[in-house]
Amino acid sequence: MAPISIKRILISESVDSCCMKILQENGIQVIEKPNMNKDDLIAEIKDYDGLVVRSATKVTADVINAASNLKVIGRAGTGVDNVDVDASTKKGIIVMNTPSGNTISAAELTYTSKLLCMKFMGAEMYGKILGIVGLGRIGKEVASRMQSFGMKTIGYDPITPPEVTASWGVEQMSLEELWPRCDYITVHTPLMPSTTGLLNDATFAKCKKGVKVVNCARGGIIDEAALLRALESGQCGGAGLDVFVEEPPKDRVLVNHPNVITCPHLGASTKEAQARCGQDIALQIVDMVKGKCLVGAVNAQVLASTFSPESHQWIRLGEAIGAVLKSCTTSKQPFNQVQITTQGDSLKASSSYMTSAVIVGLLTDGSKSRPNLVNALSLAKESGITVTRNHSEGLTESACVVEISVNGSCYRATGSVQGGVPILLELNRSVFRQPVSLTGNLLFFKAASSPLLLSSLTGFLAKAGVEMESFSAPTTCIGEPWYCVGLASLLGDLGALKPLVQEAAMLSV
Ligand SMILES: NC(=O)c1ccc[n+]([C@@H]2O[C@H](COP(=O)([O-])OP(=O)(O)OC[C@H]3O[C@@H](n4cnc5c(N)ncnc54)[C@H](O)[C@@H]3O)[C@@H](O)[C@H]2O)c1
Ligand SMILES: O=C(O)[C@H](O)COP(=O)(O)O
Repeated sequence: MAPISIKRILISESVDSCCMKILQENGIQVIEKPNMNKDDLIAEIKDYDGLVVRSATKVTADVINAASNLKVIGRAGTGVDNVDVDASTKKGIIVMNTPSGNTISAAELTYTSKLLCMKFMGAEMYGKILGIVGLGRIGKEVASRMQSFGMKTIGYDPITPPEVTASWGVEQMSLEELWPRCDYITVHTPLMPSTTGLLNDATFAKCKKGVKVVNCARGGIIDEAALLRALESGQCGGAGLDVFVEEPPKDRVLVNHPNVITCPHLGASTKEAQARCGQDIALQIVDMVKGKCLVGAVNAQVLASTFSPESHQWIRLGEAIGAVLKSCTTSKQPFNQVQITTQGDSLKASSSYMTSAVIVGLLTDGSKSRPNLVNALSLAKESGITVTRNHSEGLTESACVVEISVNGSCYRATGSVQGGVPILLELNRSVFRQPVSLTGNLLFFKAASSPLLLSSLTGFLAKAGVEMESFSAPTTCIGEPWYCVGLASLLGDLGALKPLVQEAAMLSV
């Protein structure tokens, strides 16, 4: 990955002071401005390369679109539901979190809430059945703690395999089987369409009468209106809530309910959790800036395999091939299909970033959208471009072949990296005798082969006052041959070449 330059970071919430310290020690200027409203944040954000938040800052599409320099949003905590990750990805901004920093604190608050719920009913926990919906980091920690009180733990998670949860003493089953068996239910999922209202009128009705519920995950996983109805009818015997749909909740009816214990979203508010999250997010940003590794990214997974020095040259190659093909088809209609094929064992695991790199080269046009490896595929999709990629097994030479289709016509280029330099081996079926070094100012042109071509071109360039640095002719070709000339500077008027060539394109890479 090319180093990401982060000079200024805004911390918009109360994040442990170690975060600022670590960032500053690594040469990053940090400004703390807590309690900004949305308009303040929109006005402020344009001056920063990075933003560090907890859950209170709403990083909406408006904020992201106002952020002309932003490259990273660091969430010092777990949930990224306060960040518009799709809008960030489209803008090419990396979003990262620190998902394990506050796990223990959230688990401790969860079992405290359960213990307090017990008091309403004056019952023991020993021998009771706890249903855990969401068996990730926190769900697991809650299970082991509640087992120590003698509770039987059952659960449901669509991703964590039953054999894994069985090893932590949690028997998995469908939600339909789970609801009627539980004395207590605790939810530990992210908030997303499939988990919104998981506990609702219909599912409360399937539960044991008097079931007690805990939500220390996200407001809305337990439908608040349904919870109130269940509490009123006695179907739900008590609730422990750390989170609400609206925070702080303006509607106080649940907060004031005699059978509800509430906290104002305190699950991560311990000294230990804050120190871990603050340190983790700062170190993750520093490692990314230093080009060491990318940890905690919730988008931009493509970057994870771009930290080796070799990958940098291949990324440069992909971007350059994309730029060459784009230049050589500018006179035609916009392309709508791109196929990227990598070959050679060394590129086996690289087709994902090579694909994004080629798209960056194809889409870069100096406009505001600024393609990068993070947003390339979503920008291509938005532009109606179908991208396919594959890897050819069995070929030893590493290379990247790109084909683009424009109204049924196909343009293609093949490149590789030799001696650390990206090179073009072939363009539109013209295989170059001397591979073209993809650096500097390049003039590509298609012309009928003629013994006079080189001298005419030399004369033309001399007249234009532009020095020729290299000349690559094809050794074999199908159709009219393509040539490439390295130039000391770009030509002022490409149109003047018309008498000599059929098609021409110029670019700097
Ligand atoms: N109250 C707080 O202060 C606090 C602190 C930390 C985390 N949290 C929240 O707690 C939640 C859990 O955090 P985590 O670190 O354990 O996350 P995690 O990603 O480790 O675990 C979430 C689990 O939910 C599962 N899941 C997804 N969809 C599901 C569905 N439809 N039904 C059942 N399970 C489903 C996932 O497979 C995953 O195993 C998150 O919402 C997080 O934001 C709250
Ligand atoms: O998802 C989380 O990490 C928790 O909800 C904690 O949020 P906070 O950092 O705003 O306390």
